Amino acid sequence: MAWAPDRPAARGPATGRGAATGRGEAAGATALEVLRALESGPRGLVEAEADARLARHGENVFPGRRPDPWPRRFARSLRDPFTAVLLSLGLVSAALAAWGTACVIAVLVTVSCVLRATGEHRADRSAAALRELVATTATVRRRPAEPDAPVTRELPVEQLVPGDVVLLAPGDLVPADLRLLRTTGLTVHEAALTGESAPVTKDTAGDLCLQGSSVVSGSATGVVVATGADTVLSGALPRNPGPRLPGPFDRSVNGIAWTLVRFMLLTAPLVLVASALLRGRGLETLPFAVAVAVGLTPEMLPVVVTTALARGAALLARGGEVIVRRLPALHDLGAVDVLCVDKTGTLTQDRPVFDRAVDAEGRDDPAVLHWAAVAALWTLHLAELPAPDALDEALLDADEERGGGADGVEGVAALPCGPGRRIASALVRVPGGYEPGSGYEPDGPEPVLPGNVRTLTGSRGRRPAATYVLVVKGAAEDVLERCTRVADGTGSPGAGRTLGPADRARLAARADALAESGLRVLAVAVAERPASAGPYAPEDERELTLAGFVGLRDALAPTAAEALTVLADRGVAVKVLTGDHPGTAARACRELGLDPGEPLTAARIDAAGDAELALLAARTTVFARCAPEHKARVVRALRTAGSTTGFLGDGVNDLAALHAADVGICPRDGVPVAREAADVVLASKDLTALGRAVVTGRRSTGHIAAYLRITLSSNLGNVIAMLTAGLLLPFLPMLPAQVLVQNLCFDAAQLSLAYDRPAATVHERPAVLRPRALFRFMTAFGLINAAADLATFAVLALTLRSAGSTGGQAAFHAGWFTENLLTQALVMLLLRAGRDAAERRAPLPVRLATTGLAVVGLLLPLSPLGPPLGMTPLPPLYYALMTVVLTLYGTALAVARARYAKGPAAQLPGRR
Ligand SMILES: Nc1ncnc2c1ncn2[C@@H]1O[C@H](COP(=O)(O)OP(=O)(O)OP(=O)(O)O)[C@@H](O)[C@H]1O
Repeated sequence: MAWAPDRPAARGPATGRGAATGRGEAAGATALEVLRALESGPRGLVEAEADARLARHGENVFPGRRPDPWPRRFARSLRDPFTAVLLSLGLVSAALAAWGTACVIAVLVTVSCVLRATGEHRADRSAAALRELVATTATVRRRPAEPDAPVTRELPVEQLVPGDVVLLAPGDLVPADLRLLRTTGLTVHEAALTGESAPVTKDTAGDLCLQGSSVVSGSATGVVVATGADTVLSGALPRNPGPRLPGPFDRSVNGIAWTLVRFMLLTAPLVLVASALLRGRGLETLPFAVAVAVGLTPEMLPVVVTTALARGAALLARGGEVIVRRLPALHDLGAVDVLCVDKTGTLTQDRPVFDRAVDAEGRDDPAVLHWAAVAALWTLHLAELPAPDALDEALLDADEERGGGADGVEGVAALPCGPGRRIASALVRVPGGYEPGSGYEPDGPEPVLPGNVRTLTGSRGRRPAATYVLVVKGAAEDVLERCTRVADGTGSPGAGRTLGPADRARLAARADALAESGLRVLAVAVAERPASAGPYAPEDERELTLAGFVGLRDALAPTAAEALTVLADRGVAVKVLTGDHPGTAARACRELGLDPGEPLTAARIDAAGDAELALLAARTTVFARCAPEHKARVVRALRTAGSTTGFLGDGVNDLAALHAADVGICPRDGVPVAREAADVVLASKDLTALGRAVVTGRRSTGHIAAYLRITLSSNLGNVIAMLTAGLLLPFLPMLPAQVLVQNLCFDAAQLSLAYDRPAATVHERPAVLRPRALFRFMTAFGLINAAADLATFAVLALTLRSAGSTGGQAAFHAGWFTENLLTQALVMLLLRAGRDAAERRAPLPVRLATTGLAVVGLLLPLSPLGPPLGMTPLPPLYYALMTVVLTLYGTALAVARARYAKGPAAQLPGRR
């Protein structure tokens, strides 16, 4: 990073901080050539010309961002593991000329692909609409008409065209490929393009700044040279898909899917071997073996997952509070058990108000505030920060109120704070010299001290020579380590003495005490510097004299305390990761009712290895003095320790942690690059909205878990029964067409589960789909279901024998079909979301769906569709005995369910 040397354009604001800073008028020859080639100029394009170029070049969107056409979507859904298995089973059936089974599978695959593609299309559309709500804008300079003065305004990035003049600031995403016209301390992050994680300096006009990079610090003006598909990043897209690390959602759902797929692939050979050994059958059993494997498939899983998540996200968006940018993140949000937040602007309002300024001895000293304000003013102007730092603003306001003012003091160079840099410096030129008789001679050995403030900033200096003063303010530790002297506080000019170890300890303790009283603390130091045109660098911030400290109060965010209570009630532990002083952070936590414990500072984080940090992080609440990489490391450590970790942050310094977290969350007014990195965007900084989003995430997970519980236990029961019947009976226990109708009816009915009411337990604990718990559940309830099926076989044997029926096959098929659909309806009602589902009345859609399922089960064999499907009506005795079986089955389900509910919550899939 280099100090920007003094430039005429940057000298403007002698009269106040609102004055224009004259960006962009200077441009190097190369830049000018580029501007000419693009038929543009430093004053920007004329609006009409920009519109014409937009029509010519098209919107500035990534080719990858365009939604896939429907056929491609359909083809993609064929790649789903369940569909792939079904398809291979279908091909095997077709090869063996088992056309019935092959047709059933073809219909199942088509229905599930159509449903999935439509569901995804709908979900994509709503996700795109949600993204639109947080659309990224770029700051452009354009002219309404040819003779008009340029106007700087925000424009959706899609509307940028080649030739547009764009202004960049910290936190901005570079919206298109730019040729830089001028820069001030610009560093950019190009990890998306080059994989290089360290920021790259771009301090030369004419440099290229590519779309996909983001501004870390400094500012710049550039002209757009390429947009949309023409950018370097777009060209690199196919080679650079940038896969995301699997999150909790991917791990859970993929884990479940692949276990089932393995199970299914094992089932078919198992059936073949069993029937060969037990009944001496050969390959003719294959269609049946395939049917058994198909019976296990939760083929609607992708549809249910997409519907449940998209519905949850739409509900949140409708409330206008939370925007979910990536659907699986909603599941992950419900699974979060640790939420890391930054302090400033999240728990506090980030509207600091000056409280006090003290000298090194702790006495009130307005001169310290004045120096801090001088540094703030010139950092604001020279660093060209479009959004002024809140601390600097507060210092200027306070100084103005107290009659301060920096008339006559001229800024020469400035180096602002940045991610990982906790000090800001300004080099100022004070016209005139020192008051005669002040006791201080500029040529003497003493540096400029705060006691000289009046002399330096007033207009009374009688000596013509200018004095250059470096003013540094920032985190107490960082400023103190750059100081060699301390003002002695007598106010006598030139006073100051060498800083000894005891002084350092005393001054650090003073800063700590101020911080622990709840103030944000900045140390202020000054030093005289020889007149030099630069270049200046951070290395020049040394051999300073400590002037004192300023303390600012930042009020707590109004809803923060309530939100922390809500999150704690929901089983989410909150941890604070801040760049601020540990004392200030701990005090804020205490005032919010959060026990800060022993804060962990960046130095301790650095000293700890990964394993140790995982242990430390799990038991620490406040992490202070964190640079961006510390925040990211803590988040990774928490994930290593087994927590599903969310991170809520709004600044450039939060970017790494947003990427590292399972779920990145950003308030809507966060910097664009943070918003773009976030999975979830909060429409306001109201943390209570997050509590509601967490519950919505858990509800969606609850719906998916309910589907899996119901479908898998029912399917497993059927598979066991089919196997048993297949080995005992001389005919197929169910015909392919019957398998198809039954599956379709059950699948359709289960879509209603997305409309189920949440269980009360949704509010209590993080919810995550846990394959192991799910398979335990599936085994227990699948066995109960199989018992009901086997009881039905007994009932059928009894009924058919007593009725003297000879058309055994069709009656058997009808009897099992009816029982299957009735037990499925029962399972849906009794194994719905939550532990106490049995006691709660199902909502209308679920009641309608289960009634429909039961009606089809009872009436289809009796209807004219019965015979073509291979079913005949059954004698009344069957229905009487079936009622007994169903009553016993329902009771067994309810009892087993209650036993599960009483056991540790960890046993229930979908709950932690
Ligand atoms: N304008 C400024 N001038 C001087 N020092 C500053 C300025 N802004 C911030 N600092 C110093 O840098 C430290 C870290 O700032 P940073 O922005 O990283 O975090 P923060 O705003 O304190 O906290 P959080 O991480 O919670 O947002 C501050 O505590 C302060 O000491």
